Amino acid sequence: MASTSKGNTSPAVLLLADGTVFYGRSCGAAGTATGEVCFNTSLEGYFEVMTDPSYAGQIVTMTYPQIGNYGIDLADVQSAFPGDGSRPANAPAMRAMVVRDMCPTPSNWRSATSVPAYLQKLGIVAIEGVDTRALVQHLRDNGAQMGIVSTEEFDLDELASRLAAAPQLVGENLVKTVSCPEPHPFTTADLPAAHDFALASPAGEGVANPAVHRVVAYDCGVKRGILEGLVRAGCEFVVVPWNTPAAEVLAMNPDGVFLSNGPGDPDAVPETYTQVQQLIGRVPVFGICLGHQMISLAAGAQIEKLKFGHRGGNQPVMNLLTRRVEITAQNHGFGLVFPSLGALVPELSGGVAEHPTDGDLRFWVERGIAPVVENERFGRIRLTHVNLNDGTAEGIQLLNAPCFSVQYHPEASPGPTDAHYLFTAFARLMAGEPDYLSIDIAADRLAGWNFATEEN
Ligand SMILES: NC(=O)CC[C@H](N)C(=O)O
Repeated sequence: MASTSKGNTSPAVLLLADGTVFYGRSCGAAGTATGEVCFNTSLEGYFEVMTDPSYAGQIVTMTYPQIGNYGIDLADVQSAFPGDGSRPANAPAMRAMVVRDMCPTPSNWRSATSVPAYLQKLGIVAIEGVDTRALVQHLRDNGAQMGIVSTEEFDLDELASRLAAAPQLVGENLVKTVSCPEPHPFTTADLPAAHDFALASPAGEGVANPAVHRVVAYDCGVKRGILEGLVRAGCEFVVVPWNTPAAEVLAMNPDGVFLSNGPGDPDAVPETYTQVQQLIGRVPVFGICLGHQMISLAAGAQIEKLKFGHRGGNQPVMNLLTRRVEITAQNHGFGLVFPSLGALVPELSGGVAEHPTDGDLRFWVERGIAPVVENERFGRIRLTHVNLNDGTAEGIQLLNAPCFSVQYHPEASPGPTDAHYLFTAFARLMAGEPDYLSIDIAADRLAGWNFATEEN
């Protein structure tokens, strides 16, 4: 085992379900953890990744080789979890972390603690010294799979049997483990201190526009960055638990409903998407990531498990309405099977009557068409966004109801800010503007929706 200048020689092991094994050193809490092994390619923002509740049930591998060098500022935390008996407020939901090289001695004026100290305090297992390039190539070639990380058990047969007995990610409802237990507000008062996020806004106050839209947000594990982005776009929230009945939400008479991101298999949370079925058409609805999957499932569509998912900060997406390419932050392992939404409407799909058979939606990108299908439940639905790396569906818009959704993360947190215009789009949808989604990104920025941090 390689020695380390950090003086930490406590061993750790990562075993994958297919028997592949990686040895390294412990760089978090002592213990053993199981979960789906996934990887994130962001070059920065490891703390936001660690605290994104959508990683519940997963072991997160960071491909960027050095993690922890700028420490942790708790103002960057992404979990909005209020805390309960099992987990403290805002704690990470990921099961474990895998890195090449962990820095125990951060240097940054914002930093309050180091990543290893934080992980130890919260009881999260982590392993460093792993050849993360080899691990990621293995996952890329063989697909996502379960794994087990341990700092205390090194018998591979024993680890394999514990892994075999662990709950699988597919089929498990992880949303209920990260959603808030009670409704609570989220307003401008909940924004982080101005020194952390110097904002330019049309209000010119450096904070946010005044709240003009009252929104109910389904919390399936919502990221703070999303709530903050929407507050800055003029929303104030009542955040409600994942399984709140639609009737209760409608009784609050909101201007819009937001469906959050969240962990795990979307098919395992019918309690949420059956409520969404009753909301669409009655109130403007916007969904992000799991929220997009909830709208898709509410429409009766099929969701597929991607081979290894999209997690990182440089995923190119085309908005088919504007033909602008956005570089986006993503974190998902499941995706909408677009043809399962319904048959194409040829007169609104460039005369094309059959879905492309290879499943590659770059077919529409190449033709400059945003195709429309006829959905049995909600009427016409348009494909608005396509991932240019693999041609998967990443945004839809209902044409007979005020509702749209994207599979990726406009709040970034971490990542590029190209897709921030989608927060403006939701505000425009609630204001009744028909072309709410056809926003010129550059013009939107010039109008003042610049969420850049001081560092930019
Ligand atoms: N970030 C998310 O909301 C993730 C959605 C879902 N759990 C997936 O992996 O696809």
